[in-house]
This record gives sequence, C-alpha cells and structure tokens, in this order.
Amino acid sequence: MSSNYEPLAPYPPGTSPLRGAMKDTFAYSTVKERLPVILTKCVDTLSRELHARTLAAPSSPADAEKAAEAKHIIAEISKLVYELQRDRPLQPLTDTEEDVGVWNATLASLAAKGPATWYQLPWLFIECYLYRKIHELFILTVHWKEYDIFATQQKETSFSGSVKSMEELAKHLRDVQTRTLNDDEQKTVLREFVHFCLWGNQTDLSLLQDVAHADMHKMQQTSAAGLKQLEEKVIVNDTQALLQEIEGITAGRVDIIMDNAGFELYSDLILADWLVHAGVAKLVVFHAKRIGWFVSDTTSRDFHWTLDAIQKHAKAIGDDNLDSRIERWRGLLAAGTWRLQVDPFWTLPYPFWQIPTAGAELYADICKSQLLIFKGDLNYRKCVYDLDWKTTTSVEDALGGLCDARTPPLVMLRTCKSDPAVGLRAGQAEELDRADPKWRVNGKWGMIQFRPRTQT
Ligand SMILES: O=P(O)(O)OC[C@H]1O[C@](O)(CO)[C@@H](O)[C@@H]1O
Repeated sequence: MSSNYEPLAPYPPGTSPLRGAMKDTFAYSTVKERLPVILTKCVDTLSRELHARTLAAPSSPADAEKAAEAKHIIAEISKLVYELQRDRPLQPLTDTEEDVGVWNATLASLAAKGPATWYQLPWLFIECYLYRKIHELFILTVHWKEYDIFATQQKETSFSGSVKSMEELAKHLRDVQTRTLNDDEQKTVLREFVHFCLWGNQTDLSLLQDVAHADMHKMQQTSAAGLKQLEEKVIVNDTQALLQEIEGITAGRVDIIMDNAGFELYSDLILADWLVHAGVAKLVVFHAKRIGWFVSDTTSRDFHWTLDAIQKHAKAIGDDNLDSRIERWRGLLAAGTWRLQVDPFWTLPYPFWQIPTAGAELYADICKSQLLIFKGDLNYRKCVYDLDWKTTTSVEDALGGLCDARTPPLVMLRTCKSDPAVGLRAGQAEELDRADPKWRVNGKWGMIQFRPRTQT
C-alpha cells in the first residue's frame, strides 16, 4: 500500500457527495435508521457470546480477560451508536494497521473542509469508516482479534436459507455442461449465468436484517423462467454488449470484485465455473475483503467457509452432484485456474476513481485482466463515487478515473440499493418513479452496466 496519502478525488463541477444530512435520500435513512440497527445487532451478538459457556462465569484469568474485552467492545459500540445518533464528529483511528494513515489523513482532509460529523461527511466515507472502526475495536484486543462479528450470527446462519437454491443451480449447471450446445445455446446459457449473478446480489444481509432465513429461497433466482420475468426489471441492460465482449475472450483472465458471501458468492462461482468450462477464462481472480465489511461482504474466510459448508450439506443430504461441484472448485483453486486475492485497497475510503493512483499496485495487476466484473451496490457506489449524479449522466463521466485507457472492459452487476444511478435514458427515472417510487433502493431493480475499453 502506498504511504503517500492522497486526498479524495475532487468532485466534478455540479456534483456533490451524498450525505446523511440530505433528508430525502437513502443516505439519510441509512444513517438515521439502518446503521444503528446494524450496530445494535453487533452488541446483541457479542452479549450472547459473553453470556455463553465459559465467559458467563470465567474460571481462568484468560477467560476473565476475554470477558472484560468483550464488555469493553460492547461499551465502545454503544458509544458509537450514541455519537452517530447525535451527529458527533468522527474520531481518528488508533490502531497500528498499515491502512490507519490513509483513514486518518482522509478524515483530516475532510475535516479541514467542514464539520466532520456522521451526517455531514460523505455517506460513502462514514459508512466505510464504521466498518473499519468496528474492525479496530476487535483487533485492539488480545482475545477477539480474529473474531468476525458478522460471521456466526448473520453470514453463517443465513446460509441455511440458501441451500435449496444452491442445489437447484448446481443441477442446472450440470445439465448445461453435459449437453453439446450450439453457439446460440451457449450464448443463452452465458446470458442466464450473468443474470443469476446479478440477482444473486439481492440477498444482502445489511438490508435484510428482518427477513427470515427460510424466506430467502423465495427471493433467489434459480430458473430460466424466473429470470425471464425479471428481464423488465433490468433498467440498464448492456447484456448484449457484455456477451459480445466475452465472446471475444479465449483463455483469458476475468476478475470478479466480489460483494456478499452466501448465495451471491455462490452465483459468482457458478458464473466463473461456466467461463472456465466455455474456454473464456483460464484464470478467474476473485477479490475478497480484508476485514468484515458491510455485514455480508465476502472475506477469504467466508469464501472457504462457504465451500466447506456447501460440501458438508451436500454429503449430509447425499447430493453427489453438489458434492462433486465443490470438489471441482477446490481443484480449480488448487490448480491456480481460480485465484482468491485480498487487496487492502477494497477496504480503504477511496472511491474506485482512485485505483490507478492510490491503488497503483492493484491497478497494475487488474489491468492484466480482460474483464472486470464489479458486483453489488457498494461497488457500484464506489465506481461512480457516490455522487448526486443526474441519472442521464454518461457511464464514462460517472466512472471518472476508472475510464483510464489502461482500464480493462468492465461491467457493474448491481441490484439497486442506494441513490446513485447513471446511464439512464432521458425520462426513464421519471417513468421508474411512477412505476415504483422506491426503485433506487429496494433491490427489486437491477443494472448490467458495461463499459468497453476506452479507445485511444
Ligand atoms: O451488498 P451491496 O449490494 O453492496 O449493498 C450494500 C448496501 O449497503 C449500502 O451501502 C447501504 O448501507 C447500500 O449501498 C446497499 O444497500
């Protein structure tokens, strides 16, 4: 990671970052309602740990210390809720991890321009800071350093809600991989897997705090018929251009900048499997998060945990197809055809406009790719810098520094769960407002937004 801390990229004239203080935005309801709920759930999770088994009545000095640390973290998270709800200033980080300098320099440069409080600072910054701050509370302890507060209570328990969908998709993949397909059929299958991958982004635990895990299967798309019905919900649909780009790749490299663990991760793996099977990719790089991020984002631990959990489930129910699918995936990882990569840049406060500069090493690496697939809503926000763009803004303008001539072709696959939306035709946003006033944020609408390589 570079030790030159860059300030955030300047905002283009006529735009400004979304902020919690903007009352008619999702940024506002997130800061006001959703973030306190997420933090309170963290307190609940840790309190449950504290009252479980050894920690309730510690019998060793180590357990007593562990219990005391948990109480301290609970107090600190409760303090964060208090400060957030009263719009207090954000405090610099105090741990010694390599990225602390970037966080504190960014906070200081924002503070130099105006009030550095939860509602006044850019939404993208405060929301990312919150997850980095939670991480800090754990790494500053002796006993909770490796603990992922979102893993057991949320990512892992929600897994059971998705297994049926996983079984169904694995069957579908086996069916299409064992048939001889003509060119048109190949195209149809690729199209389906891209769309499964898009709708996989609906299962996002930061938004689904109240959805029963048993209901998740109903939301997950696993059939071609289900996809067909959703076609009209794809408000920017560059599938054709994307498929054309993919058709031009043989034995290339594809990078997936992942979003959520669980079913979304599974839909990413299914697409990656197909890309290898079809001869498009001889290397697929999966980019995971370094720390617990936006509740359900995939860390490398989640990645491996998911493979283990699916295989365990497959064996338990005697699903040989699913079992052998996981074996194949382990084989692809072992052979280096699939690579899991963690770069600290993905959990820094920078928008992706700054990958070429602030993430120069990462950028040099991803420029070796033939296609970048950015999954999910947060990645979309980071790609377009979370600004209050007019919806008719061109993708090129909104991608800013990511439209560098060296940047590989890229696609953003995202179900809409926040305010920013660009690349719409004139009048489309108004039509959508009439059809569904919550289209920007309720996750029922999707975007497949492709940008080819910039021509020089
Ligand atoms: O998992 P995703 O698709 O990145 O969504 C993350 C969610 O969190 C948010 O950042 C709001 O908290 C939104 O962008 C989105 O609703």
